[in-house]
Amino acid sequence: MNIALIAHDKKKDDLVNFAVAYRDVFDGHTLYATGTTGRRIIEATGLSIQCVQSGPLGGDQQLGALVATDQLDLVLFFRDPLTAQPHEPDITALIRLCDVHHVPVATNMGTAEILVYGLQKGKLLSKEVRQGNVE
Ligand SMILES: O=C(CO)COP(=O)(O)O
Repeated sequence: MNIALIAHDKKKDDLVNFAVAYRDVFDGHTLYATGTTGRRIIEATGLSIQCVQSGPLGGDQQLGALVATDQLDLVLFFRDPLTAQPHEPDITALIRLCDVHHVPVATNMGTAEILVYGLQKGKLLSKEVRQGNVE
């Protein structure tokens, strides 16, 4: 699966710790991240991550483009709901695209953990369901 990891500044420690805790799960997947988040996670885990731009410089939009072109299967986005972000429209757009394309998106650690448990369970059927390929 192709997974995106993103965290706002005040949530970066949480996502880094989460990535350390679930390192073995993430290791089996192709990882993308916004710039600063990705570099922090690489430093802490040694995982291989393709980093796009930092969020305020267009990283959310780059990940949104991957969602729109069916190149992301899961988005874990630890958002900070208590701090105004200069690129709020980009954040909204990314989450909207996840909904448009039925891509699972977690916006906090609690949901992210449930999705990671889902990942460990194996193949998700939602793509097949949408294509009418489930009996
Ligand atoms: O701002 C972000 C997401 O909206 C995250 O960007 P960074 O990982 O570069 O801090």
